[in-house]
This record gives sequence, structure tokens and C-alpha cells, in this order.
Amino acid sequence: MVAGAGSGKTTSLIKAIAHLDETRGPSLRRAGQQIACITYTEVAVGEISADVGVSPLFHISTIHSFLWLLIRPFHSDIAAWVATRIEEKITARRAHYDKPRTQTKTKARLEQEISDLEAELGAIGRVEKFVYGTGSSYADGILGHDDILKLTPACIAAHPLLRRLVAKRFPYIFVDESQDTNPEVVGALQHIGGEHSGLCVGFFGDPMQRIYMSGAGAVPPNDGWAEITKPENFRCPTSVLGVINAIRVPGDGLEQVRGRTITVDGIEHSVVGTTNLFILPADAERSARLTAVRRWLAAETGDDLWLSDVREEDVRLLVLVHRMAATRLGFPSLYAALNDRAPVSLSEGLKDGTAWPLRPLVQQILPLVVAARAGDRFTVMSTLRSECPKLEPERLHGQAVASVLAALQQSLNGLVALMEEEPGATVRNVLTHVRDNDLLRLDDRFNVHLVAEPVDDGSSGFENVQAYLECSVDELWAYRRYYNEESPFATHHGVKGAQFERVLVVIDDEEAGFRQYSYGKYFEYIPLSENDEARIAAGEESVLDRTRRLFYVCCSRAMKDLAVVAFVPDVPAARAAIIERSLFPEAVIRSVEHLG
Ligand SMILES: Nc1ncnc2c1ncn2[C@@H]1O[C@H](COP(=O)(O)OP(=O)(O)OP(=O)(O)O)[C@@H](O)[C@H]1O
Repeated sequence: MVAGAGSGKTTSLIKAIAHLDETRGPSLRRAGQQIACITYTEVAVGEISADVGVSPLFHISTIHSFLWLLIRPFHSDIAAWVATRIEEKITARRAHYDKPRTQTKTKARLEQEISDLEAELGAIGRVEKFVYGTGSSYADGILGHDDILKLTPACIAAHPLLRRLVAKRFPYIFVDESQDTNPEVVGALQHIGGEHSGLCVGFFGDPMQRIYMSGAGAVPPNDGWAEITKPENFRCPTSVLGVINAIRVPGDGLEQVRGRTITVDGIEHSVVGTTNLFILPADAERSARLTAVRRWLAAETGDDLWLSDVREEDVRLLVLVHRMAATRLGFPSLYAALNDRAPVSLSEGLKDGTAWPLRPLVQQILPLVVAARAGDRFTVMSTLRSECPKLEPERLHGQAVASVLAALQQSLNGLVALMEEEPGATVRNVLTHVRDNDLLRLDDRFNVHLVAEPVDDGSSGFENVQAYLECSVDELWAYRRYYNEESPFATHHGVKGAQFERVLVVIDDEEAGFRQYSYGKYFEYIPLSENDEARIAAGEESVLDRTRRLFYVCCSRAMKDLAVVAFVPDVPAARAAIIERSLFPEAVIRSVEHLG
């Protein structure tokens, strides 16, 4: 199924599952078979499950857990694949080492890495069971996210038996958001579908909504497959539909019809909704201006929910990167520390609290302090029992438990006071307190940092971690609000498949800091580079294609009001360029004067 935004692809997928349940459910159950539905995020899994109902007949999961389910029993195949991967890494490092221009310092590092990898290779034979975690550690039998995406398609391609098993167990496999599914995975499913005529594979997607570089885009149908299209958009009001159709025209020309309707007294009416585009100066006033825009929208649409910061009220502010959210919510230094000139593992992990320096705070320390403050002794004790070195059975042996607990209570009180009351307390103070009091076991990587005079040991992101440790505790609390998703901010990438009554898209190239997207180039108020021009001339994918798709996804989330706020270096020039593009009617293009 290939159709535009809000056309009901996910709705059709859900109806298809319900239909199969009704018509084929009994025979599938008897044969011990399942209907598989694969989607992009855990949130989407939850939504589809809520719609179709939980039943052993359905296997609804993310792509990763589906692939892992298929491959998990094949221990020796996994081990062989992992060994090959390590050998590839060793070969790549040897090649780097042998290059004539490789420097002595780099050679020393490569030697160390090669010897670590060789040790890892030796350890694979001793792994009894592989598990799937968030980061890979082969010697411990832990495979990472990316490993699963490569491992399973490779094994499916190599083993006819595995393909037969998949087809037998899952006679129906549906993939939502297929445009962003990895091409190897799409290929593997097409391979199985091509070989087993009893298997029905369904891809539901929209190539114009591909927003990850790793996505398959359009899925070419196998021989004999049917392509289903849907011309309507049921989500967006007509004013928004006009905009998203205009955005899409230069892409693939698809124009949707209908738009959202409501039925009043048995009569169906079109919802008109609103669209507004604000072109504002990219200065230090961005946050205040954003508030002013929301005030303006509330007054203009007679809808005070535009001012709400409660997520349930269905306002979403879509930012390309999170710096603006960080500034608004109060953790700009923490954001800068782990983002600016940081290794990807830190900057990516900052988005969801999984970066290693954040993990103990996010997963243990902050929840511990919250629980202690709320008098939730159960959570406090269960956290300490599993994490506190002082409560390990070997250490407790021969000690009076009561006095150990009393000392722990004191350390915990100290931690709560530090995090709640002490003005100017820093992340470093908190971690030092935790370490000195043996409250929790800390990652070894903190060792070089938590000393009186830290010396750069060349570890990845050393400076970033140092800057992070100097951040104030207040920023940690602000950050907690953010990753717990208690604010209305989301990223342009984070809203695929979702819909909201009120959507405000923030465009701010100065914040973006990466080259994949540029709204300035897209709206033509920033010139294309020579490289961009060359790609376009060669018919290759360019920054314009990527930005167009991202903008299309963002704008097409709106069910009632869409506002776009562009912070630009030169307002008159941007205004002229944007009007020229004719994506928005000129009458809805606003400027700072409208904000009063
Ligand atoms: N046939 C229909 N009649 C009326 N409303 C529909 C119909 N199909 C879907 N909808 C509604 O339209 C909205 C969008 O549907 P859905 O999320 O399934 O679209 P989608 O194509 O998967 O969207 P996207 O690709 O933009 O994420 C939902 O509110 C859904 O309830």
C-alpha cells in the first residue's frame, strides 16, 4: 500500500488484521500460526495492539524484536556471524595500520584495538547464549541494535530452512512505515515472499515520508503483487491539505483529496483549520517569540489550549534539534556539554538518556531521590538492593545489617539534600557523593573524571564529560522533564505516524548543525553549495529532497491548526524567497509586527 499522509495506511493495516482474525483466526490458531505486524517504534506497537486487541494470534512488535525472535534460536549461526564481523573489523584496522601515512600514535591505538578484537574473537567460543541489548559487547554475548538488522537478513539470505520456518510460522507479515525500514530487511521479506506462495507480505508506506537515511523508500513489488493506493487524506483540515499538497508537488506530484471532516447533526462538514507561517529574526529572543506566537494563535483561533504545556492537550512544538527545547526547559549547558563537538554516542544518547555519563543519573540517582523524597521506601530499598555495593551478600557477611542500613540512610539523606537544597551543586558533586559513600556502582569510565585534577586520557568525549560534570543539578532536573516527555516538544523526526490537533513546526537552520537538512536552502533564502548543485544535476538525492520529506511529515501531522515559525538571518530576503515558493498563501505569512 503506497499512499500519502493521513490516508489511513495504518488504519487499513489494523482493519486487515481484524479481518484476518475474523475470517482465518480459527484455522491459524489450530495450525499454531501467527499474524506478524512490524512497526517502527514501541509507541506504535502499543497503539496498534490497543486497536486490534491483545491476542496470541497477533505478533505485533518493532522490527528489531521481530528479527531477534526469528534468529534467537540459531546460536551457532549467530556465533559464526559475530566472528566474521570481528574479523572484518580486524582486517579494516590492519589495512589502516599498513597505510604509509598512518602516524605512530594512531598505530599504537590500532595495535591496542586489534589486540582487544582478537581477545574478543577468542571469547566468542565461550559465549553460552547471545542476548540483545542496546549496545553490543560481543565477548559478553551481547548484540546491539545494528547487529540485529544485519545479522538476521544475512542468515535469512543464507539459509532456506530459516526462510521456510518464517513462512510457516507467520503466513501474514505486515510492515508499517515500510519507507523507513532497512532495505536488507525489506529484501529478506521479499525473498521469503517470493519463494513461498502461501505467504502474504504487506508493506504499508509512503516514500515521501522517508526521513531516515537508512530507509528503503519505495518498495518495488514482486511479480504478481498488487499495489494499493488511497487518494484521500482523512486527517488534515483543508487549509493544511493545501499546504502539504503544495510541498509534495515538486517531489512526486501526488495530490490528495477530501481532508478531515466532522459530522454535525448527521451532516458531514469539511474542517478548514488554520495555517500560518511566521518569519522571524534569528536572534536571542527566539524563546520569547515562540511564546508570543502561541499567544497569537490562541487569540486568532479562539483556542487557549495553544498555550498549554501539558502534553495531553495535544500541542506539539516540533524542533529540528533539541537545543531550543533545552534552552526553554532549562538545561542549555548540559545539552551543549554532551552535544557540541561530542562523539555520536553521547549526542545521540542525550536524546533519550542513554549516553553513558547520563545513565546512572537517569536510571538510578534521580529516581532514587524522587522515591526518597516521596517516602517510597519500597522503590528506595529495591534500587539499593540491586545496585548498592554495600548490600552485596559478600560485603554484608559478618556485619550488623542495622548499622549498614543506618549509614546508608545517612548517605541517602545527604544525596537528597545535595540534589534538592544545595545551591550551586554540580553533577560532579552528586557523582562524587555517590561514589564516596558507595551508594551505587558507577561506570569505570568515570574514574578518570572524578579526581582532583583530571587529565585527558584520550578517551572518547573526554572534554564533553568534563563539561557535563560541571553542570548544575538544576539542569539535571530540567533534563528529566524532557526525557520523561513531560513537555510539548518533539523533534521533526520523532513524530512519524502521529497526529495532533495543534502543530507548531520550528525552523531554525542555525540550530541544526548538520548538513542533511537545510530549510534555508529548501525555501531558497540560503544558496545551494556547489556540491548540492552537482548532486541535483546528477539526479542524486539532495538536501532539498531530504528537507522536503521532513517538512512534509511535520506539516501533515496537524488535525486542526498548523503554524510554522521560521527563524531566519535576514527577514526581508527570506520573506521574498518564501513568497516566491508559493507553498503558503501570502495572506498567512506573518512577521514580528503581528505579534504586537
Ligand atoms: N476510511 C476512513 N474514514 C475516515 N477516517 C479515516 C479513514 N481511514 C483513516 N481515517 C482517520 O484518518 C487519520 C489518519 O489515519 P492513519 O494514521 O491510518 O493514516 P496513515 O496513512 O497511516 O498516516 P501517516 O502516513 O501520515 O502516518 C486517523 O485519524 C484515522 O482515524
